[in-house]
Amino acid sequence: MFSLNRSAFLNNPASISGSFPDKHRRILPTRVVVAGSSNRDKSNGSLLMATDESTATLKEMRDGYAEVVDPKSGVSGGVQDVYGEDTATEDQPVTPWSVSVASGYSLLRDPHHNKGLAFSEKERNSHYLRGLLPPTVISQELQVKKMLHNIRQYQVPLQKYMAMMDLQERNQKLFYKLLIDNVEELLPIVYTPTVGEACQKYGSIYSRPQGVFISLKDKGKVLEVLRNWPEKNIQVIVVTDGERILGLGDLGCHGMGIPVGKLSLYTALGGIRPSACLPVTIDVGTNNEKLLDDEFYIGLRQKRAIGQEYAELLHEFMTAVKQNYGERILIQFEDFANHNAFDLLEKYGTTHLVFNDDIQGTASVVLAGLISAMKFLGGSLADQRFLFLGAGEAGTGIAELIALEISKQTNMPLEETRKKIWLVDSKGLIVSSRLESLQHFKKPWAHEHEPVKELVDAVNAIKPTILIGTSGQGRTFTKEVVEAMASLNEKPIIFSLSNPTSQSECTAEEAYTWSQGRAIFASGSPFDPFEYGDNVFVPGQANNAYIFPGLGLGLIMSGAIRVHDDMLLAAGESTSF
Ligand SMILES: NC(=O)C1=CN([C@@H]2O[C@H](COP(=O)(O)OP(=O)(O)OC[C@H]3O[C@@H](n4cnc5c(N)ncnc54)[C@H](OP(=O)(O)O)[C@@H]3O)[C@@H](O)[C@H]2O)C=CC1
Ligand SMILES: CC(=O)C(=O)O
Ligand SMILES: [Mg+2]
Repeated sequence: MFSLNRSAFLNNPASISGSFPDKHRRILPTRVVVAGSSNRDKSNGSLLMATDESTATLKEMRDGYAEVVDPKSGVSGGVQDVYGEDTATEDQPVTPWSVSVASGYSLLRDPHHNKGLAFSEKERNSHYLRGLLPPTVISQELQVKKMLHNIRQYQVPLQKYMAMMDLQERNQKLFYKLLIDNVEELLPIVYTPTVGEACQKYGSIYSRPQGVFISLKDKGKVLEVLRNWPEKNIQVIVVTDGERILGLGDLGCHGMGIPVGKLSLYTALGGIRPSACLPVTIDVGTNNEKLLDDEFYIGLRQKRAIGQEYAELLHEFMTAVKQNYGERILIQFEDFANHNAFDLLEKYGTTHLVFNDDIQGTASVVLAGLISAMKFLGGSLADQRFLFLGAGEAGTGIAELIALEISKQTNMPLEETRKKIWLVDSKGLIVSSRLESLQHFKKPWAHEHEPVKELVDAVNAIKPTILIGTSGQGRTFTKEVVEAMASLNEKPIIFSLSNPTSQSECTAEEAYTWSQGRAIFASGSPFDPFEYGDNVFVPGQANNAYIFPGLGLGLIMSGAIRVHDDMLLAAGESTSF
Protein backbone atom coordinates (compact mmCIF):
# COMPACT_ATOMS: atom_id res chain seq x y z
CA MET A 1 0.00 0.00 0.00
CA PHE A 2 1.31 3.43 -0.86
CA SER A 3 -0.07 6.59 0.61
CA LEU A 4 0.40 9.94 -1.08
CA ASN A 5 1.14 12.57 1.45
CA ARG A 6 -1.20 15.49 1.06
CA SER A 7 0.78 18.23 2.73
CA ALA A 8 4.00 17.26 0.99
CA PHE A 9 2.16 17.35 -2.30
CA LEU A 10 0.47 20.67 -1.72
CA ASN A 11 3.75 22.26 -0.78
CA ASN A 12 5.67 20.81 -3.64
CA PRO A 13 3.98 18.54 -6.15
CA ALA A 14 7.34 17.55 -7.57
CA SER A 15 8.19 16.02 -4.21
CA ILE A 16 5.81 13.19 -4.93
CA SER A 17 8.08 11.58 -7.42
CA GLY A 18 10.99 12.23 -5.07
CA SER A 19 9.27 10.38 -2.27
CA PHE A 20 8.98 7.09 -4.11
CA PRO A 21 11.68 4.58 -3.31
CA ASP A 22 13.62 3.67 -6.42
CA LYS A 23 12.39 0.08 -6.58
CA HIS A 24 8.83 1.40 -6.69
CA ARG A 25 9.70 4.09 -9.19
CA ARG A 26 10.20 1.41 -11.81
CA ILE A 27 6.60 0.26 -11.64
CA LEU A 28 4.95 3.60 -11.18
CA PRO A 29 2.35 4.64 -13.65
CA THR A 30 3.06 7.67 -15.68
CA ARG A 31 -0.21 9.18 -14.61
CA VAL A 32 -2.31 8.99 -11.53
CA VAL A 33 -5.76 10.23 -12.26
CA VAL A 34 -7.83 11.51 -9.42
CA ALA A 35 -11.14 13.02 -10.17
CA GLY A 36 -14.26 14.43 -8.67
CA SER A 37 -15.29 17.84 -7.52
CA SER A 38 -15.38 16.48 -4.00
CA ASN A 39 -11.60 16.41 -4.09
CA ARG A 40 -11.39 20.15 -4.15
CA ASP A 41 -10.47 21.64 -0.84
CA LYS A 42 -12.96 24.47 -0.43
CA SER A 43 -10.86 26.29 2.12
CA ASN A 44 -7.91 27.06 -0.09
CA GLY A 45 -9.05 26.05 -3.51
CA SER A 46 -6.30 23.47 -3.88
CA LEU A 47 -7.00 20.06 -5.20
CA LEU A 48 -6.47 17.23 -2.80
CA MET A 49 -4.70 14.60 -4.74
CA ALA A 50 -5.14 11.90 -2.19
CA THR A 51 -5.68 12.66 1.41
CA ASP A 52 -3.73 11.01 4.16
CA GLU A 53 -6.75 8.84 4.69
CA SER A 54 -7.12 8.01 1.02
CA THR A 55 -4.74 5.50 -0.39
CA ALA A 56 -4.12 3.96 -3.73
CA THR A 57 -2.54 0.58 -4.15
CA LEU A 58 0.52 0.14 -6.27
CA LYS A 59 -1.51 -2.20 -8.45
CA GLU A 60 -4.09 0.52 -9.03
CA MET A 61 -1.33 2.92 -9.80
CA ARG A 62 0.42 0.47 -12.12
CA ASP A 63 -2.89 -0.09 -13.89
CA GLY A 64 -2.93 3.54 -14.65
CA TYR A 65 -5.43 5.17 -12.38
CA ALA A 66 -6.61 5.43 -8.85
CA GLU A 67 -10.01 6.75 -8.05
CA VAL A 68 -10.17 8.42 -4.70
CA VAL A 69 -13.25 8.45 -2.56
CA ASP A 70 -13.53 11.46 -0.35
CA PRO A 71 -13.63 9.96 3.14
CA LYS A 72 -15.90 12.69 4.48
CA SER A 73 -18.61 12.83 1.82
CA GLY A 74 -18.11 9.36 0.42
CA VAL A 75 -18.54 10.84 -3.04
CA SER A 76 -16.29 9.66 -5.79
CA GLY A 77 -15.50 11.14 -9.16
CA GLY A 78 -16.69 9.91 -12.50
CA VAL A 79 -13.44 9.06 -14.17
CA GLN A 80 -13.55 5.84 -16.12
CA ASP A 81 -10.20 5.72 -17.77
CA VAL A 82 -6.62 6.68 -17.32
CA TYR A 83 -6.88 9.71 -19.55
CA GLY A 84 -9.59 11.29 -17.47
CA GLU A 85 -11.98 11.59 -20.35
CA ASP A 86 -15.03 13.41 -19.34
CA THR A 87 -17.85 11.42 -17.85
CA ALA A 88 -19.10 14.19 -15.63
CA THR A 89 -22.70 14.49 -14.70
CA GLU A 90 -24.39 17.83 -14.38
CA ASP A 91 -24.37 17.86 -10.60
CA GLN A 92 -20.97 16.27 -10.33
CA PRO A 93 -18.46 17.99 -12.60
CA VAL A 94 -15.31 15.98 -12.97
CA THR A 95 -12.06 17.67 -12.18
CA PRO A 96 -9.65 15.66 -14.30
CA TRP A 97 -6.18 15.78 -13.05
CA SER A 98 -3.04 13.93 -13.36
CA VAL A 99 0.30 13.89 -11.71
CA SER A 100 3.04 12.85 -14.03
CA VAL A 101 5.99 10.97 -12.77
CA ALA A 102 8.55 12.07 -15.29
CA SER A 103 8.85 8.99 -17.43
CA GLY A 104 7.76 7.47 -20.70
CA TYR A 105 5.43 9.16 -23.13
CA SER A 106 4.53 11.99 -20.77
CA LEU A 107 8.21 12.73 -20.15
CA LEU A 108 8.63 13.46 -23.85
CA ARG A 109 5.76 15.91 -23.60
CA ASP A 110 6.95 17.62 -20.46
CA PRO A 111 8.90 20.72 -21.58
CA HIS A 112 10.73 20.98 -18.25
CA HIS A 113 12.37 17.57 -18.53
CA ASN A 114 12.18 16.58 -22.17
CA LYS A 115 15.53 16.21 -23.93
CA GLY A 116 14.22 14.73 -27.18
CA LEU A 117 16.84 12.76 -29.07
CA ALA A 118 19.45 13.77 -26.51
CA PHE A 119 18.17 11.20 -24.00
CA SER A 120 21.02 8.74 -23.52
CA GLU A 121 20.64 4.97 -23.85
CA LYS A 122 20.72 4.71 -20.08
CA GLU A 123 18.03 7.36 -19.66
CA ARG A 124 15.90 5.69 -22.32
CA ASN A 125 16.08 2.46 -20.35
CA SER A 126 15.32 3.88 -16.96
CA HIS A 127 12.62 6.33 -18.08
CA TYR A 128 10.58 3.89 -20.22
CA LEU A 129 11.47 5.67 -23.42
CA ARG A 130 12.43 2.65 -25.53
CA GLY A 131 10.52 2.69 -28.76
CA LEU A 132 9.11 6.15 -28.11
CA LEU A 133 12.11 7.76 -29.79
CA PRO A 134 13.96 6.87 -32.97
CA PRO A 135 17.10 4.87 -32.17
CA THR A 136 19.62 7.62 -32.73
CA VAL A 137 21.07 9.49 -29.77
CA ILE A 138 22.40 12.97 -30.49
CA SER A 139 24.17 15.52 -28.35
CA GLN A 140 22.57 18.75 -27.20
CA GLU A 141 25.21 20.58 -29.26
CA LEU A 142 23.88 18.91 -32.39
CA GLN A 143 20.31 19.75 -31.37
CA VAL A 144 21.33 23.39 -31.02
CA LYS A 145 23.02 23.33 -34.42
CA LYS A 146 19.91 21.84 -36.03
CA MET A 147 17.49 24.30 -34.38
CA LEU A 148 19.66 27.25 -35.33
CA HIS A 149 19.85 25.98 -38.89
CA ASN A 150 16.07 25.63 -39.00
CA ILE A 151 15.45 29.04 -37.49
CA ARG A 152 17.82 30.67 -39.97
CA GLN A 153 15.76 29.20 -42.83
CA TYR A 154 12.85 31.44 -41.88
CA GLN A 155 12.98 34.80 -43.62
CA VAL A 156 10.24 36.35 -41.51
CA PRO A 157 11.21 37.25 -37.90
CA LEU A 158 7.72 36.35 -36.63
CA GLN A 159 8.21 32.79 -37.96
CA LYS A 160 11.48 32.61 -36.03
CA TYR A 161 9.62 33.83 -32.94
CA MET A 162 6.97 31.15 -33.35
CA ALA A 163 9.64 28.48 -33.79
CA MET A 164 11.33 29.66 -30.58
CA MET A 165 8.05 29.69 -28.63
CA ASP A 166 7.26 26.23 -29.94
CA LEU A 167 10.65 25.03 -28.74
CA GLN A 168 10.10 26.61 -25.33
CA GLU A 169 6.84 24.67 -25.05
CA ARG A 170 8.53 21.45 -26.12
CA ASN A 171 12.05 21.35 -24.73
CA GLN A 172 13.06 24.07 -22.28
CA LYS A 173 16.60 22.79 -21.85
CA LEU A 174 17.23 23.15 -25.56
CA PHE A 175 15.40 26.49 -25.76
CA TYR A 176 17.62 28.05 -23.09
CA LYS A 177 20.83 26.45 -24.37
CA LEU A 178 20.06 27.81 -27.84
CA LEU A 179 19.21 31.26 -26.50
CA ILE A 180 22.21 31.50 -24.16
CA ASP A 181 24.68 30.36 -26.81
CA ASN A 182 23.25 32.65 -29.51
CA VAL A 183 21.94 35.54 -27.50
CA GLU A 184 23.01 38.27 -29.91
CA GLU A 185 21.20 36.61 -32.80
CA LEU A 186 18.11 35.49 -30.89
CA LEU A 187 17.51 38.41 -28.50
CA PRO A 188 15.84 40.42 -31.30
CA ILE A 189 13.55 37.44 -31.87
CA VAL A 190 12.34 36.55 -28.39
CA TYR A 191 12.53 40.22 -27.36
CA THR A 192 12.31 43.60 -29.09
CA PRO A 193 11.61 44.19 -31.94
CA THR A 194 9.96 40.88 -32.89
CA VAL A 195 8.09 40.42 -29.63
CA GLY A 196 6.25 43.66 -30.50
CA GLU A 197 4.91 42.18 -33.71
CA ALA A 198 4.11 38.96 -31.86
CA CYS A 199 1.97 40.91 -29.38
CA GLN A 200 0.22 42.72 -32.22
CA LYS A 201 -0.64 39.34 -33.78
CA TYR A 202 -0.86 37.35 -30.55
CA GLY A 203 -4.45 36.25 -31.16
CA SER A 204 -3.63 34.83 -34.58
CA ILE A 205 -0.45 33.03 -33.56
CA TYR A 206 -1.86 31.84 -30.22
CA SER A 207 -1.64 28.09 -29.86
CA ARG A 208 -1.14 27.35 -26.16
CA PRO A 209 -1.62 29.53 -23.10
CA GLN A 210 1.55 30.98 -21.58
CA GLY A 211 1.63 32.29 -18.02
CA VAL A 212 -1.34 33.28 -15.90
CA PHE A 213 -4.21 35.44 -17.14
CA ILE A 214 -6.10 37.29 -14.43
CA SER A 215 -9.17 39.10 -15.68
CA LEU A 216 -11.99 41.09 -14.16
CA LYS A 217 -13.92 37.82 -14.17
CA ASP A 218 -11.53 36.53 -11.52
CA LYS A 219 -12.30 39.25 -9.00
CA GLY A 220 -12.49 37.67 -5.57
CA LYS A 221 -10.66 34.56 -6.81
CA VAL A 222 -7.19 35.82 -7.66
CA LEU A 223 -5.50 33.67 -5.01
CA GLU A 224 -7.26 30.63 -6.43
CA VAL A 225 -6.12 31.56 -9.92
CA LEU A 226 -2.50 31.82 -8.76
CA ARG A 227 -2.81 28.42 -7.12
CA ASN A 228 -3.84 26.91 -10.43
CA TRP A 229 -0.31 27.54 -11.71
CA PRO A 230 1.59 24.27 -11.40
CA GLU A 231 4.82 25.69 -10.00
CA LYS A 232 4.82 26.68 -6.36
CA ASN A 233 8.31 28.04 -5.76
CA ILE A 234 8.01 31.25 -7.74
CA GLN A 235 10.74 33.85 -7.25
CA VAL A 236 9.90 36.47 -9.87
CA ILE A 237 6.74 37.68 -11.54
CA VAL A 238 6.64 40.01 -14.53
CA VAL A 239 3.19 41.52 -14.77
CA THR A 240 1.54 43.79 -17.32
CA ASP A 241 -1.95 45.09 -17.92
CA GLY A 242 -1.11 45.52 -21.60
CA GLU A 243 -1.97 49.21 -21.81
CA ARG A 244 1.39 50.52 -23.13
CA ILE A 245 3.12 47.66 -24.93
CA LEU A 246 6.48 49.02 -26.11
CA GLY A 247 5.62 52.04 -28.25
CA LEU A 248 2.66 50.18 -29.78
CA GLY A 249 -0.02 51.35 -27.38
CA ASP A 250 -2.85 49.40 -25.80
CA LEU A 251 -2.66 45.74 -26.83
CA GLY A 252 -4.82 44.47 -23.98
CA CYS A 253 -4.49 40.78 -23.25
CA HIS A 254 -2.14 40.36 -26.22
CA GLY A 255 0.49 42.05 -24.07
CA MET A 256 1.26 38.60 -22.58
CA GLY A 257 4.14 38.29 -25.06
CA ILE A 258 6.04 40.89 -23.01
CA PRO A 259 6.14 39.14 -19.59
CA VAL A 260 6.90 35.86 -21.36
CA GLY A 261 9.79 37.43 -23.28
CA LYS A 262 11.14 39.33 -20.27
CA LEU A 263 11.12 36.20 -18.14
CA SER A 264 12.92 34.14 -20.74
CA LEU A 265 15.71 36.70 -20.30
CA TYR A 266 15.57 36.29 -16.52
CA THR A 267 16.60 32.71 -17.18
CA ALA A 268 18.91 33.17 -20.16
CA LEU A 269 20.73 36.24 -18.84
CA GLY A 270 20.06 36.12 -15.10
CA GLY A 271 20.24 32.40 -14.47
CA ILE A 272 16.90 32.18 -12.65
CA ARG A 273 15.26 28.75 -12.99
CA PRO A 274 12.42 28.81 -15.56
CA SER A 275 10.11 27.16 -13.06
CA ALA A 276 10.67 30.08 -10.65
CA CYS A 277 9.43 32.62 -13.21
CA LEU A 278 5.76 33.51 -13.61
CA PRO A 279 4.43 35.71 -16.45
CA VAL A 280 1.14 37.41 -15.57
CA THR A 281 -1.26 39.49 -17.64
CA ILE A 282 -4.02 41.37 -15.89
CA ASP A 283 -6.92 41.83 -18.27
CA VAL A 284 -9.14 44.76 -17.40
CA GLY A 285 -10.32 45.22 -20.99
CA THR A 286 -8.83 47.28 -23.78
CA ASN A 287 -9.58 50.61 -25.39
CA ASN A 288 -8.09 49.40 -28.66
CA GLU A 289 -11.07 49.34 -31.02
CA LYS A 290 -9.22 47.27 -33.58
CA LEU A 291 -8.71 44.52 -31.02
CA LEU A 292 -12.27 44.72 -29.76
CA ASP A 293 -13.38 44.09 -33.34
CA ASP A 294 -10.79 41.39 -33.98
CA GLU A 295 -12.38 37.95 -34.03
CA PHE A 296 -9.08 36.42 -32.91
CA TYR A 297 -8.67 38.68 -29.87
CA ILE A 298 -8.15 36.53 -26.77
CA GLY A 299 -9.00 39.03 -24.04
CA LEU A 300 -12.11 40.53 -22.47
CA ARG A 301 -14.18 42.39 -25.03
CA GLN A 302 -14.87 45.51 -23.06
CA LYS A 303 -13.43 48.95 -22.45
CA ARG A 304 -10.75 49.18 -19.80
CA ALA A 305 -11.88 49.26 -16.20
CA ILE A 306 -10.60 52.34 -14.43
CA GLY A 307 -10.73 53.91 -10.98
CA GLN A 308 -11.89 51.77 -8.08
CA GLU A 309 -12.65 48.69 -10.19
CA TYR A 310 -9.09 48.71 -11.58
CA ALA A 311 -7.48 49.47 -8.23
CA GLU A 312 -9.37 46.69 -6.47
CA LEU A 313 -8.29 44.00 -8.93
CA LEU A 314 -4.67 45.17 -8.79
CA HIS A 315 -4.79 45.24 -5.01
CA GLU A 316 -6.24 41.77 -4.84
CA PHE A 317 -3.44 40.58 -7.12
CA MET A 318 -0.68 42.23 -5.10
CA THR A 319 -2.11 40.86 -1.85
CA ALA A 320 -2.56 37.36 -3.25
CA VAL A 321 0.97 37.29 -4.61
CA LYS A 322 2.47 38.01 -1.22
CA GLN A 323 0.13 35.61 0.50
CA ASN A 324 0.96 32.82 -1.91
CA TYR A 325 4.69 33.35 -2.40
CA GLY A 326 5.83 35.32 0.64
CA GLU A 327 7.61 38.60 1.30
CA ARG A 328 10.57 37.92 -0.97
CA ILE A 329 8.69 37.41 -4.22
CA LEU A 330 10.01 39.90 -6.78
CA ILE A 331 7.38 41.68 -8.87
CA GLN A 332 8.38 43.56 -12.01
CA PHE A 333 5.76 45.96 -13.36
CA GLU A 334 6.01 46.13 -17.12
CA ASP A 335 4.34 48.20 -19.80
CA PHE A 336 1.58 49.75 -17.74
CA ALA A 337 0.39 53.14 -18.99
CA ASN A 338 1.91 56.03 -17.05
CA HIS A 339 -1.38 57.10 -15.47
CA ASN A 340 -1.27 53.83 -13.49
CA ALA A 341 2.44 53.00 -13.46
CA PHE A 342 3.67 55.76 -11.14
CA ASP A 343 0.77 55.33 -8.71
CA LEU A 344 1.18 51.55 -8.53
CA LEU A 345 4.90 51.92 -7.88
CA GLU A 346 4.35 54.47 -5.16
CA LYS A 347 1.60 52.42 -3.56
CA TYR A 348 3.35 49.05 -3.54
CA GLY A 349 6.98 50.16 -3.38
CA THR A 350 6.76 50.33 0.40
CA THR A 351 4.97 47.01 0.93
CA HIS A 352 6.37 44.71 -1.76
CA LEU A 353 9.66 43.81 -3.43
CA VAL A 354 8.69 45.57 -6.63
CA PHE A 355 10.17 47.77 -9.32
CA ASN A 356 8.85 49.27 -12.52
CA ASP A 357 11.14 48.24 -15.33
CA ASP A 358 10.12 51.07 -17.66
CA ILE A 359 10.74 53.74 -15.05
CA GLN A 360 13.60 52.25 -13.03
CA GLY A 361 15.23 49.49 -15.09
CA THR A 362 15.45 51.80 -18.09
CA ALA A 363 16.91 54.57 -15.94
CA SER A 364 19.62 52.27 -14.68
CA VAL A 365 20.68 51.05 -18.12
CA VAL A 366 20.72 54.55 -19.59
CA LEU A 367 22.80 55.74 -16.66
CA ALA A 368 25.26 52.94 -17.50
CA GLY A 369 25.33 54.11 -21.13
CA LEU A 370 25.89 57.73 -20.19
CA ILE A 371 28.66 56.96 -17.70
CA SER A 372 30.34 54.91 -20.44
CA ALA A 373 29.84 57.70 -23.00
CA MET A 374 31.66 60.12 -20.68
CA LYS A 375 34.82 58.09 -21.36
CA PHE A 376 34.59 59.06 -25.07
CA LEU A 377 33.47 62.58 -24.39
CA GLY A 378 35.66 63.50 -21.43
CA GLY A 379 34.21 65.38 -18.45
CA SER A 380 31.49 64.21 -16.12
CA LEU A 381 27.70 63.98 -16.09
CA ALA A 382 27.56 67.24 -14.14
CA ASP A 383 29.09 69.04 -17.15
CA GLN A 384 26.25 67.96 -19.47
CA ARG A 385 22.92 69.45 -20.48
CA PHE A 386 20.19 66.90 -21.13
CA LEU A 387 17.11 67.15 -23.33
CA PHE A 388 14.45 64.43 -23.57
CA LEU A 389 11.75 63.97 -26.17
CA GLY A 390 9.08 62.21 -24.11
CA ALA A 391 8.28 62.92 -20.48
CA GLY A 392 6.56 59.72 -19.40
CA GLU A 393 7.77 56.69 -17.49
CA ALA A 394 11.07 56.20 -19.29
CA GLY A 395 11.85 59.92 -19.74
CA THR A 396 11.18 61.10 -16.19
CA GLY A 397 12.54 57.86 -14.69
CA ILE A 398 15.88 58.30 -16.48
CA ALA A 399 15.94 62.03 -15.71
CA GLU A 400 15.51 61.42 -11.99
CA LEU A 401 18.26 58.78 -11.79
CA ILE A 402 20.69 61.03 -13.69
CA ALA A 403 19.89 63.85 -11.26
CA LEU A 404 20.49 61.49 -8.33
CA GLU A 405 23.80 60.30 -9.78
CA ILE A 406 25.06 63.85 -10.36
CA SER A 407 23.97 64.75 -6.86
CA LYS A 408 25.85 61.73 -5.54
CA GLN A 409 28.98 62.62 -7.53
CA THR A 410 29.00 66.34 -6.71
CA ASN A 411 27.07 66.70 -3.44
CA MET A 412 24.86 69.26 -5.17
CA PRO A 413 21.24 69.24 -3.92
CA LEU A 414 18.84 67.22 -6.07
CA GLU A 415 16.76 70.35 -6.85
CA GLU A 416 19.88 71.86 -8.42
CA THR A 417 20.97 68.83 -10.42
CA ARG A 418 17.46 68.51 -11.87
CA LYS A 419 17.91 71.91 -13.48
CA LYS A 420 20.44 70.44 -15.91
CA ILE A 421 17.69 68.27 -17.36
CA TRP A 422 14.89 69.40 -19.69
CA LEU A 423 12.00 67.44 -21.14
CA VAL A 424 9.67 67.92 -24.08
CA ASP A 425 6.26 66.21 -24.17
CA SER A 426 3.53 66.25 -26.80
CA LYS A 427 2.76 69.87 -25.90
CA GLY A 428 6.33 71.13 -26.08
CA LEU A 429 9.04 71.99 -23.59
CA ILE A 430 8.04 71.46 -19.97
CA VAL A 431 8.30 74.89 -18.38
CA SER A 432 7.08 76.51 -15.19
CA SER A 433 4.16 78.31 -16.86
CA ARG A 434 2.66 74.85 -17.52
CA LEU A 435 3.07 73.70 -13.90
CA GLU A 436 -0.61 73.67 -12.93
CA SER A 437 -1.69 71.41 -15.79
CA LEU A 438 1.21 68.95 -15.59
CA GLN A 439 0.91 65.34 -14.41
CA HIS A 440 2.63 64.96 -11.04
CA PHE A 441 5.66 63.11 -12.41
CA LYS A 442 6.46 65.99 -14.77
CA LYS A 443 6.31 68.76 -12.17
CA PRO A 444 9.94 68.48 -10.92
CA TRP A 445 11.06 69.23 -14.50
CA ALA A 446 9.12 72.45 -15.00
CA HIS A 447 12.00 74.93 -15.10
CA GLU A 448 11.90 78.65 -15.84
CA HIS A 449 11.83 79.21 -19.58
CA GLU A 450 9.54 80.64 -22.18
CA PRO A 451 7.30 78.07 -23.90
CA VAL A 452 8.83 76.19 -26.85
CA LYS A 453 6.68 73.99 -29.05
CA GLU A 454 8.97 72.20 -31.50
CA LEU A 455 11.81 69.86 -30.62
CA VAL A 456 14.27 71.51 -32.98
CA ASP A 457 13.57 74.88 -31.33
CA ALA A 458 14.05 73.31 -27.92
CA VAL A 459 17.42 71.92 -29.06
CA ASN A 460 18.49 75.37 -30.22
CA ALA A 461 17.20 77.04 -27.05
CA ILE A 462 18.53 74.57 -24.44
CA LYS A 463 21.71 73.60 -26.33
CA PRO A 464 21.85 70.07 -24.96
CA THR A 465 24.95 67.91 -25.17
CA ILE A 466 22.77 64.83 -24.78
CA LEU A 467 19.46 64.14 -26.57
CA ILE A 468 17.34 61.21 -25.43
CA GLY A 469 14.23 59.90 -27.17
CA THR A 470 11.53 58.33 -25.00
CA SER A 471 8.46 59.46 -26.92
CA GLY A 472 7.32 56.18 -28.49
CA GLN A 473 7.14 58.14 -31.77
CA GLY A 474 9.25 56.96 -34.69
CA ARG A 475 11.37 59.33 -36.80
CA THR A 476 10.94 62.34 -34.53
CA PHE A 477 14.70 62.98 -34.48
CA THR A 478 14.59 64.52 -37.92
CA LYS A 479 17.57 65.54 -40.03
CA GLU A 480 17.10 69.08 -38.76
CA VAL A 481 17.19 67.92 -35.12
CA VAL A 482 20.28 65.72 -35.54
CA GLU A 483 22.05 68.43 -37.52
CA ALA A 484 21.25 70.95 -34.80
CA MET A 485 22.79 68.58 -32.21
CA ALA A 486 25.84 68.11 -34.45
CA SER A 487 26.30 71.85 -34.94
CA LEU A 488 26.23 72.41 -31.16
CA ASN A 489 28.50 69.52 -30.19
CA GLU A 490 31.69 67.90 -31.44
CA LYS A 491 30.37 64.53 -30.24
CA PRO A 492 26.60 64.73 -29.77
CA ILE A 493 25.18 61.95 -27.64
CA ILE A 494 21.92 60.72 -29.18
CA PHE A 495 19.90 57.90 -27.67
CA SER A 496 16.75 56.79 -29.53
CA LEU A 497 15.22 54.57 -26.91
CA SER A 498 11.72 53.96 -28.19
CA ASN A 499 10.73 50.42 -29.14
CA PRO A 500 10.25 48.53 -31.32
CA THR A 501 12.42 49.58 -34.27
CA SER A 502 9.50 51.24 -36.06
CA GLN A 503 9.13 53.66 -33.12
CA SER A 504 12.82 54.54 -32.78
CA GLU A 505 13.27 58.33 -32.85
CA CYS A 506 15.91 57.83 -35.56
CA THR A 507 17.87 54.97 -37.06
CA ALA A 508 21.58 54.35 -36.52
CA GLU A 509 22.17 55.22 -40.16
CA GLU A 510 20.40 58.56 -39.75
CA ALA A 511 22.26 59.44 -36.56
CA TYR A 512 25.68 58.71 -38.06
CA THR A 513 24.99 60.18 -41.49
CA TRP A 514 23.36 63.41 -40.33
CA SER A 515 26.10 64.01 -37.74
CA GLN A 516 28.86 63.13 -40.25
CA GLY A 517 29.91 60.19 -38.15
CA ARG A 518 30.30 62.17 -34.93
CA ALA A 519 27.29 60.98 -32.92
CA ILE A 520 27.62 58.65 -29.97
CA PHE A 521 24.49 56.65 -30.61
CA ALA A 522 22.47 54.00 -28.80
CA SER A 523 18.96 52.70 -29.38
CA GLY A 524 16.32 50.69 -27.54
CA SER A 525 15.98 48.11 -30.31
CA PRO A 526 19.11 46.85 -32.04
CA PHE A 527 20.52 48.30 -35.26
CA ASP A 528 23.19 46.64 -37.39
CA PRO A 529 26.67 48.16 -37.58
CA PHE A 530 26.78 50.95 -40.14
CA GLU A 531 29.60 51.80 -42.52
CA TYR A 532 30.21 55.51 -42.94
CA GLY A 533 33.27 56.80 -44.75
CA ASP A 534 36.21 54.65 -43.74
CA ASN A 535 34.63 53.62 -40.46
CA VAL A 536 32.21 51.01 -39.25
CA PHE A 537 30.04 52.32 -36.43
CA VAL A 538 28.60 49.80 -34.02
CA PRO A 539 25.55 51.29 -32.29
CA GLY A 540 25.00 50.60 -28.62
CA GLN A 541 21.78 49.07 -27.37
CA ALA A 542 20.27 50.88 -24.41
CA ASN A 543 17.55 48.58 -23.28
CA ASN A 544 16.49 47.64 -19.77
CA ALA A 545 17.12 44.00 -20.75
CA TYR A 546 20.77 44.68 -19.94
CA ILE A 547 19.81 45.51 -16.36
CA PHE A 548 16.68 43.78 -15.11
CA PRO A 549 17.91 40.15 -15.18
CA GLY A 550 20.99 41.09 -13.14
CA LEU A 551 19.11 43.49 -10.88
CA GLY A 552 16.47 40.83 -10.29
CA LEU A 553 19.07 38.17 -9.57
CA GLY A 554 20.77 40.47 -7.08
CA LEU A 555 17.48 41.26 -5.35
CA ILE A 556 16.59 37.59 -5.07
CA MET A 557 20.02 36.42 -3.95
CA SER A 558 20.44 39.16 -1.38
CA GLY A 559 17.08 38.43 0.18
CA ALA A 560 16.05 42.07 -0.25
CA ILE A 561 12.47 42.94 0.56
CA ARG A 562 12.35 46.44 -0.99
CA VAL A 563 13.97 48.15 -3.99
CA HIS A 564 15.79 51.44 -3.30
CA ASP A 565 17.28 54.10 -5.59
CA ASP A 566 20.78 53.24 -4.35
CA MET A 567 20.37 49.79 -5.88
CA LEU A 568 19.44 51.31 -9.24
CA LEU A 569 22.43 53.63 -9.07
CA ALA A 570 24.72 50.74 -8.18
CA ALA A 571 23.29 48.65 -11.04
CA GLY A 572 23.85 51.49 -13.53
CA GLU A 573 27.35 52.26 -12.28
CA SER A 574 28.44 48.64 -12.38
CA THR A 575 26.98 48.01 -15.84
CA SER A 576 28.97 50.91 -17.35
CA PHE A 577 32.37 50.19 -18.83
N1 LIG B 1 14.95 51.24 -24.37
C1 LIG B 1 14.31 50.83 -23.30
O1 LIG B 1 14.82 50.06 -22.48
C2 LIG B 1 12.94 51.33 -23.05
C3 LIG B 1 12.24 51.98 -24.01
N2 LIG B 1 10.99 52.42 -23.75
C4 LIG B 1 10.27 53.03 -24.86
O2 LIG B 1 10.04 54.39 -24.59
C5 LIG B 1 8.83 54.77 -25.21
C6 LIG B 1 8.00 55.54 -24.20
O3 LIG B 1 7.68 54.73 -23.11
P1 LIG B 1 7.06 55.38 -21.78
O4 LIG B 1 7.91 56.47 -21.30
O5 LIG B 1 6.76 54.28 -20.89
O6 LIG B 1 5.71 55.97 -22.37
P2 LIG B 1 4.80 57.11 -21.79
O7 LIG B 1 3.51 57.00 -22.46
O8 LIG B 1 4.86 57.11 -20.32
O9 LIG B 1 5.53 58.47 -22.28
C7 LIG B 1 5.56 58.90 -23.59
C8 LIG B 1 5.92 60.36 -23.58
O10 LIG B 1 6.15 60.77 -24.92
C9 LIG B 1 5.43 61.97 -25.16
N3 LIG B 1 5.10 62.08 -26.56
C10 LIG B 1 4.26 61.32 -27.28
N4 LIG B 1 4.22 61.76 -28.56
C11 LIG B 1 5.05 62.82 -28.63
C12 LIG B 1 5.44 63.70 -29.66
N5 LIG B 1 4.98 63.57 -30.89
N6 LIG B 1 6.31 64.69 -29.36
C13 LIG B 1 6.79 64.82 -28.12
N7 LIG B 1 6.47 64.02 -27.10
C14 LIG B 1 5.60 63.03 -27.35
C15 LIG B 1 4.21 61.87 -24.28
O11 LIG B 1 3.69 63.18 -24.11
P3 LIG B 1 2.41 63.50 -23.21
O12 LIG B 1 2.87 63.28 -21.80
O13 LIG B 1 2.14 64.93 -23.50
O14 LIG B 1 1.35 62.56 -23.65
C16 LIG B 1 4.83 61.28 -23.02
O15 LIG B 1 5.39 62.28 -22.23
C17 LIG B 1 8.18 53.50 -25.73
O16 LIG B 1 8.38 53.41 -27.10
C18 LIG B 1 8.93 52.40 -25.05
O17 LIG B 1 9.05 51.27 -25.86
C19 LIG B 1 10.40 52.29 -22.54
C20 LIG B 1 11.04 51.65 -21.54
C21 LIG B 1 12.34 51.06 -21.74
C1 LIG C 1 12.17 47.75 -23.31
C2 LIG C 1 10.92 48.08 -22.67
O1 LIG C 1 10.70 47.71 -21.54
C3 LIG C 1 9.93 48.84 -23.38
O2 LIG C 1 10.18 49.27 -24.50
O3 LIG C 1 8.87 49.02 -22.82
MG1 LIG D 1 8.69 47.85 -20.97
